[in-house]
Amino acid sequence: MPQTLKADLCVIGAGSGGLSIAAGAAQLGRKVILIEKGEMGGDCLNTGCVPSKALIAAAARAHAMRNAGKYGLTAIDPDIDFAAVMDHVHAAIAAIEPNDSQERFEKLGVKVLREKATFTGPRELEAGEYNVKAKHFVIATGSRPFIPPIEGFKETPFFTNETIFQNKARPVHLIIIGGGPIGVEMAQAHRRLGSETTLIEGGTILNREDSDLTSVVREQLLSDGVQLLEHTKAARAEKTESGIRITTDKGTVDGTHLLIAVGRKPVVEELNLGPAGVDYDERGVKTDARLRTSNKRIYAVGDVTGGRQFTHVAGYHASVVVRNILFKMPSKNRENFSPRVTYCDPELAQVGLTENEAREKHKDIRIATWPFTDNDRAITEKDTRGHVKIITNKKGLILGAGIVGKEAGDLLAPWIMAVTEGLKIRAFTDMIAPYPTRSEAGKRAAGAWYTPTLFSNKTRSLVRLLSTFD
Ligand SMILES: Cc1cc2nc3c(=O)[nH]c(=O)nc-3n(C[C@H](O)[C@H](O)[C@H](O)COP(=O)(O)OP(=O)(O)OC[C@H]3O[C@@H](n4cnc5c(N)ncnc54)[C@H](O)[C@@H]3O)c2cc1C
Ligand SMILES: NC(=O)c1ccc[n+]([C@@H]2O[C@H](COP(=O)([O-])OP(=O)(O)OC[C@H]3O[C@@H](n4cnc5c(N)ncnc54)[C@H](O)[C@@H]3O)[C@@H](O)[C@H]2O)c1
Repeated sequence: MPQTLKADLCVIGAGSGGLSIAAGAAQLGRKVILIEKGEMGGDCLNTGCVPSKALIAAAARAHAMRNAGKYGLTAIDPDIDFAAVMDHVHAAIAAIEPNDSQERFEKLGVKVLREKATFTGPRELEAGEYNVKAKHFVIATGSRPFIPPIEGFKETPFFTNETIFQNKARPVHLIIIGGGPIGVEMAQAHRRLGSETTLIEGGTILNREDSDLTSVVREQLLSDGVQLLEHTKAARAEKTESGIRITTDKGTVDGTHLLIAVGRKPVVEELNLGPAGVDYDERGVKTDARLRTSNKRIYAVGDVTGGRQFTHVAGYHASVVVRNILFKMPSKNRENFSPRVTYCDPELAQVGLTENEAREKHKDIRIATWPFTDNDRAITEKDTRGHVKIITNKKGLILGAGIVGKEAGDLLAPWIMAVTEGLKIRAFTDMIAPYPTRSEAGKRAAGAWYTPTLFSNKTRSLVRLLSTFD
């Protein structure tokens, strides 16, 4: 006989989205049940952001050692103990883990069930031996790698993000299918850690981004020695005596290992959403602007909604849901203001509209850029790759910003604020940026926006007129 548990809020999935909601609601005194069938922390902690960024950190050190010569230091090709690198990756996970742990959530007063949740009705579900009834539910079950129906995949061994961070032996030649953020980050990291790497991409790498930004990344990948096959579609996979063979529309590629990174699919199958009255399709659970599903007592957040698939978006969704359910404030999802960063080197960061998107949506836009070749900090660091690019309407309202360059993700912060708060470019010309920092490039881009008007004939005439008062 199942035991019945009652709660104000039942959250399914203890990843970035679910954890944020559970923590918030419990600290606000609500009775919360959190159900997780796998690891606490979800994709980001265990198989996504954290391990990938830790691997990238090790790869960056190897790259710096090989390229130390330009600073007058002895360049060395480091010995790479791949298993030790993976130990470092798992140490990073272990260091962050307590924050997402069952113990921490129980201390906050959350009842944590390590079970698979399956709806049995519009207001109840089953989780192991429990029958859970709640006033509200939140589906935060995330996404998993999409495996395309390519001939031979079933018989060919391959990694996905769920398995690659368990790999302790350096791949001799890693073939990666998919040139999105996962493919690009992993291709560069593995290459710098000593693997041969071939990246196969059906279109162009990082195709959501403007081409002037991605071309800087492409140049670095090629210089790292990543074999980049763009406009090339993987059509067949097979296991050979020496490893893996991928047949594309342009020929064959032989390697020893394979990583598939061609996008994600929502985790919905096991939820039994039919009896719950929750609509979904292959993109994910359908939600309205307040993140309510077709059953108004059930919300959905994070990757499972099929929107922007980032940890910070899942966290942001959580705040929207907390406002709606707990504060009864009709709060809308504005995830189109959310930034994204690909943590390759150089990083590529974007917020708001790209130039391509802005040209589609607005009649008259203006673009202002500033290159890191003209930034003193970048020059002192001998790393002048990339530029800052600001997209505005004709009145100077900031519609978007893209940065490619060292630490672009961190440099994006003021531009995220600008897009979110609806600031005009003027705000950045008034700002005093510390010297010498890369943030000056943003201010200089803002200054460049005014250059055509500042040095126009009209302004020159005005200055000439004013000089008569000298
Ligand atoms: C390799 C990689 C690198 C990434 N890097 C970044 C990055 O640098 N920055 C960034 O912002 N984003 C990054 N992401 C994306 C980020 O990991 C996701 O957007 C984020 O984890 C989504 O959080 P979520 O809460 O929606 O889902 P998840 O974190 O996937 O959590 C969902 C949880 O629900 C559980 N679950 C599913 N079904 C059930 C069920 N029926 N019952 C109980 N539990 C269930 C799952 O076990 C899982 O733990 C990366 C992703 C990958 C794959
Ligand atoms: N830094 C970050 O924030 C970060 C890092 C990794 C992942 N993520 C998240 O995870 C999501 C998934 O990333 P992803 O890289 O798996 O997917 P993606 O959808 O971003 O990119 C997949 C790529 O695979 C290509 N592709 C598909 N089928 C192909 C085929 N048969 N042959 C060759 N190429 C093919 C597509 O053209 C596409 O460019 C991202 O969209 C992002 O939201 C974020």
